[in-house]
Amino acid sequence: MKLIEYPDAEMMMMRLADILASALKQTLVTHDRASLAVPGGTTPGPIFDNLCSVDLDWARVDVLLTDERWLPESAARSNTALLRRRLLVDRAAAARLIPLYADAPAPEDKLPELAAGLAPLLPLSVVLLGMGADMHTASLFPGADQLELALTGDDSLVAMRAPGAPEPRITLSAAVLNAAMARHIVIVGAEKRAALERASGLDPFDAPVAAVLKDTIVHWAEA
Ligand SMILES: O=C1O[C@H](COP(=O)(O)O)[C@@H](O)[C@H](O)[C@H]1O
Repeated sequence: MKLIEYPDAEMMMMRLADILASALKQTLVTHDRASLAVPGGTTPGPIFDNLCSVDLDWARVDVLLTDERWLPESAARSNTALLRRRLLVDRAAAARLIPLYADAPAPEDKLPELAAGLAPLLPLSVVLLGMGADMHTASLFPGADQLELALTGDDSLVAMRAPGAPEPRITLSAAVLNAAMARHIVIVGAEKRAALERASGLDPFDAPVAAVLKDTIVHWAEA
């Protein structure tokens, strides 16, 4: 893993938008389409605000989440709703959203359908991940019921329930995240920096982010 420190979070979010846009443009030189997987949660909104207005051929870009909370888009915690509000607007409105949620009581009900939508995109071009202070990334949570499958299995998508997550989740597996052509993690604040440094010496079953650190660029700024 390589860590880049920024003087402030605003600058980091702008720079990350540039980095993601450049990687997508580069992919589109040699491929018909490019894919971008992004986190939900509270951190990435300002990156989306910068990225959505970038001049690139968004009609050839597939956008998806690294993980989703099993909630309808009308819910405040829906990561898809965040994407629609802050990334899939302006020029980026031309991108195609690959859903990680469909209307059904549980993620297991829709896993095959959602995995079929994801399959043509693999390997992903660019992945941006977030991380919680508990060292979860995507929805690979410590103590989650399907963590072993998500860390060691071949499935692209895994349904997940975890003590640290208030609702069921669906997540890209470590196999999919690690196969991506480029991988970045964005974190803000001293607590997450300390957690990340701790995680790099731990087993992924205790610190799931450790499963995706190889060849990953971590971007960090003070809160
Ligand atoms: O629940 C989630 O949490 C992580 C971290 O979120 P943050 O609010 O601490 O930035 C996020 O990366 C993930 O995509 C999301 O579903």
